[in-house]
Amino acid sequence: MNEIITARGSLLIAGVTIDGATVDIAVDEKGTIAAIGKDAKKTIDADIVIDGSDRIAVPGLVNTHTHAAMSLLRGYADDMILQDWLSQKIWPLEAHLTGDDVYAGTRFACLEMIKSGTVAFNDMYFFMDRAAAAVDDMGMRATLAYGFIDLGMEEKREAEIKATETLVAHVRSLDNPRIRVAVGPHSVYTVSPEGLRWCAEYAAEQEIGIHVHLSETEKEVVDCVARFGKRPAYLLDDCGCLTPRTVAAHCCWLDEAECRLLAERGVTASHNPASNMKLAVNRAMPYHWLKAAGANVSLGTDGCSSNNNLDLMEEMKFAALLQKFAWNSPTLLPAGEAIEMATAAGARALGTGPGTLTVGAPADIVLLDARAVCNTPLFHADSNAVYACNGGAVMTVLCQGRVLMHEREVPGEEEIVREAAAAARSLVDRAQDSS
Ligand SMILES: O=c1[nH]cnc2c1ncn2[C@@H]1O[C@H](CO)[C@@H](O)[C@H]1O
Ligand SMILES: [Zn+2]
Repeated sequence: MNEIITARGSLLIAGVTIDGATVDIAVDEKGTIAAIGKDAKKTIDADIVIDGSDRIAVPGLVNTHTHAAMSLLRGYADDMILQDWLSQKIWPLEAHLTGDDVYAGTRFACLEMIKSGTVAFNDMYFFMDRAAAAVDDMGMRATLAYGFIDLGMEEKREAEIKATETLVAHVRSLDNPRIRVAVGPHSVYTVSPEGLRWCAEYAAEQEIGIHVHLSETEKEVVDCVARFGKRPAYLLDDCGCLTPRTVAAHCCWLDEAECRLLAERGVTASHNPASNMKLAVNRAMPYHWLKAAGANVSLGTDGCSSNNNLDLMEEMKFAALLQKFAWNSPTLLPAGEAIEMATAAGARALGTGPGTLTVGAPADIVLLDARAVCNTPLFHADSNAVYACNGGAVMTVLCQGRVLMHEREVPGEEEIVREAAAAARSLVDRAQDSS
């Protein structure tokens, strides 16, 4: 194994390119960026030196909406509409999930995210104590939410409340600054207003985030108006779920007033363009309205069975292209903004730092291959990163100053892949046996 991966201590990335300039980046032993510039090497006596020549440094990417362990369901059910996909394929299979599956699937998802430059993610799923163990093992950052679904049933609500409280207590007991917890009311169509209200109150009391799906399909909006007499964002707001600690995934069918409401409440809207196109939700997030209103807009992949990968580099391209196409505007969401969505906006949403390469920021750093085909010629690094490259251009990944991948080597990769394949096989077998 490359010794840079196993070494611990202060670190220097020597002669790396940032915004076209060649600089050194010094990282102290706490994992904070101590200096950037030509003289940065003088500020520390580095234990580890990474050669930054032929490398472009960018901030670590932040995936603000996923269901990581769904990596086990990659390719299990494709080419369906959302409601059928969930109710006929995904939920019946998820009924057989075990904690061991979620551990294997989340570790596998972390591997894929690291290999494509992601250092932090916002997750909503089940058996999240096991997801926490996987995140800890892999050295990433994550905000973990138990997917709260009560389907309007009081008994189920009590169970979901218990599961949420148990996870919050568990994550607090880990006392790991890289791992945070949030409350995860799944959506307005799977959680009753009583459930949503409990989630909002509990999140406020615990001072933790809220992770929710919002306005993914037109049906969600139409049904919500029919049942509750208001559109989904207003229902969430009435229940107290729209806060500066809230990440709302999708936001495809928001109207202009709802966009303003999200901005006023300080909500982050997570764009998930690949999932939206694959499930044909038939409307792109109105990014221009959210942006005009001043909302924080971040980027996510959604789960691996509606994407079907966790490559946020690739997702930047989907975002930039989908917005242009859907709103008939070639100037909408330029490359620089797509990178902001995938870095600073995500970091703001999850509270993991500024999401920039600046002194005092956590050393969440990605090194891209400047000699890769996709980076040649190198007129505009942002343009290449968004439009030409994908996660394959990521060579080295640091999270809080710790090297999670170097020269594309991640410790334990083969075993992680083998275990995920076995877990996926066994899950599907168990589901078939019972049907
Ligand atoms: O695009 C989506 N829309 C709605 N639900 C989804 C989507 N992707 C995954 N899940 C479902 O959300 C729950 C998370 O706890 C899981 O049941 C997962 O299958
Ligand atoms: Zn989702």
